[in-house]
Amino acid sequence: MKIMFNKHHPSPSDLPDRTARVHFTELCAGYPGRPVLHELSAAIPSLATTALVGPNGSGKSTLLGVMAGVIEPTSGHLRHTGSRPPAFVPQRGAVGDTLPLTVRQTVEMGRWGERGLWRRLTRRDRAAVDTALDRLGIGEIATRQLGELSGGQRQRALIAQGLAQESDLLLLDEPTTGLDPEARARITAVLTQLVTDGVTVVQATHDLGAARSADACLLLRDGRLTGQGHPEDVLTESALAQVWQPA
Ligand SMILES: Nc1ncnc2c1ncn2[C@@H]1O[C@H](COP(=O)(O)OP(=O)(O)OP(=O)(O)O)[C@@H](O)[C@H]1O
Repeated sequence: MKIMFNKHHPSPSDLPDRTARVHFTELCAGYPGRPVLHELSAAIPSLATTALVGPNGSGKSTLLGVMAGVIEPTSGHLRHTGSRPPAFVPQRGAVGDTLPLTVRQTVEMGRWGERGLWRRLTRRDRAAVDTALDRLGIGEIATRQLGELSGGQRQRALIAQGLAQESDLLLLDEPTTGLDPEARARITAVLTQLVTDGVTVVQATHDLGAARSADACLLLRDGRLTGQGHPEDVLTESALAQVWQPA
């Protein structure tokens, strides 16, 4: 006989991990002669998707760059709790359209951090590349040249490159920009699934649909944080109107 327990009190293993994967306090950052982020204090929850939302120039990419370690904060504190370096998928990707690279070679570049540029890929590296290609559903176009792909296929290849790094933190700059609704939904579904597999996902986005389906959201305006929390609480009509009102 199967005995059913009515679980009023979930065990600790049932509870989502609420610790922060990245934590920053009074963080300031920018570019030479151009301060961009002003005293941001926030936490990026572990094992969740977080959307960075805000108008053009509000500092979303800069904040991703700081979390990725490619932009040094000018002041404040930034703390990572993970053991692996983050995987960063920048807006246009690190690979030019004109380079004669196949999809597979593009994804293999994700292993360079682990393997070094000139070392042969191991079986383990190839397995990581295969898994990333599979997850993004681009195994069948692995031999195609990157430059001849559609925007959605190219974007999936670049995300697969990020996945191949096997980090527990994936930072994406506008992964769904310029894609049709089906391609957007597909990428959003992949990102949601990644969280179930133990990855913390942060994406800068102008796609309010994607932002609303995230677990958490940071709303930026002019390099300042104007809201953080659950998207339902942060992306209200009035908050959005305020952030997007002309200065
Ligand atoms: N490499 C750079 N050198 C100098 N200033 C920069 C550089 N990159 C961005 N900026 C400036 O920093 C500010 C914030 O830009 P950022 O790209 O972080 O904003 P964003 O919110 O990601 O914008 P978008 O939605 O247009 O991608 C802008 O004023 C921008 O002009």
